[in-house]
Amino acid sequence: MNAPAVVVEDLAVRTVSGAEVVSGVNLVVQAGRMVGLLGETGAGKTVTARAMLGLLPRGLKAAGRVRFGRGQWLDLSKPDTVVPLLGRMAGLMLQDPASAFDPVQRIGPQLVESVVRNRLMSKPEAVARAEELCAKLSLPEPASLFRLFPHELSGGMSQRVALAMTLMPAPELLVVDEPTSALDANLRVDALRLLRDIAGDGNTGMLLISHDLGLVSHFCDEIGILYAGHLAELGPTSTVLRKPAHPYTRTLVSCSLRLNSSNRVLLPTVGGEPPLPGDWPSGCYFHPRCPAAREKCRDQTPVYVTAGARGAACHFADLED
Ligand SMILES: Nc1ncnc2c1ncn2[C@@H]1O[C@H](COP(=O)(O)OP(=O)(O)OP(=O)(O)O)[C@@H](O)[C@H]1O
Repeated sequence: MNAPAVVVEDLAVRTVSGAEVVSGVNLVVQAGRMVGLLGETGAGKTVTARAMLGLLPRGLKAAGRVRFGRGQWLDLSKPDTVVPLLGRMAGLMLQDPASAFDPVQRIGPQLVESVVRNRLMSKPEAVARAEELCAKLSLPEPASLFRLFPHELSGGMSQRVALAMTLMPAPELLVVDEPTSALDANLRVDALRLLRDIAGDGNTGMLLISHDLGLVSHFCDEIGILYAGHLAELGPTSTVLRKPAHPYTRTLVSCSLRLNSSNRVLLPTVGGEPPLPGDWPSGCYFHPRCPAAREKCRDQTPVYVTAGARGAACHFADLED
């Protein structure tokens, strides 16, 4: 059996002044599976993903540990030990595909050179891998594609080439941060289908970061819901949607069919504002907005409890299927 693509334990992020931004995140992405990480703006999705990859911006510090594939456990408070694995063990796809390219270099060398320079493949192996990915991602013939400059690619093609570049070294884990928000609705769905197909090959695990409950529900095997830097709930998509264990998830799911003008199912607005780091409420962080809050929720922080493949942080979570 494949090792998990990634295991993250007790991931936490603080600002340098000590304010907690993310805490207690435990996550496993199996090879061949797609896990969606959902949450409102500021919930900590990007910070969580970047902390896993040792890529936090200045001003934030991580704790916890991570393991990619069959590799060693790495201490997230020492990002210098994680970063060298990027590319080979884990890839990151950002919102803007163009940011992946060197604007003055043709596509062919950009696809091939980094893996050769990092001694992951010989040049003929890298060219063969690039050709294989072009075919898999329905890109134009390598002979013509490789001669193009990044500005000559359309939006959809740019996305696919950026994906090919990230997949060149066959990473165990691909983290995709709002992959398609810059694209129109059809291209978004196309890009997610591609990611689904890549994950379906069974070699790569995907962590998809999104606001879009509809897309995540459609494409991901599991959903993790972040609220105020904490995992509110995590479990198999079908179970979480059918029987959400956390009141926050229940609220999201119950109004998830609200469509916006481009027919995207976005994370619906829950009444009130999410709290900010450094200003977390007492007890359960969701209690000021929770329709089911009781006295205990105001005073006591719920422990994240698990049952089988699911877990939730609510005093009254019912994790029975
Ligand atoms: N460099 C930084 N220094 C201090 N705080 C930061 C820094 N970067 C992010 N934060 C804070 O971390 C919190 C989580 O941010 P993050 O970008 O992870 O949210 P998100 O869930 O990805 O939101 P969005 O969906 O809007 O991208 C926010 O409150 C943000 O202000």
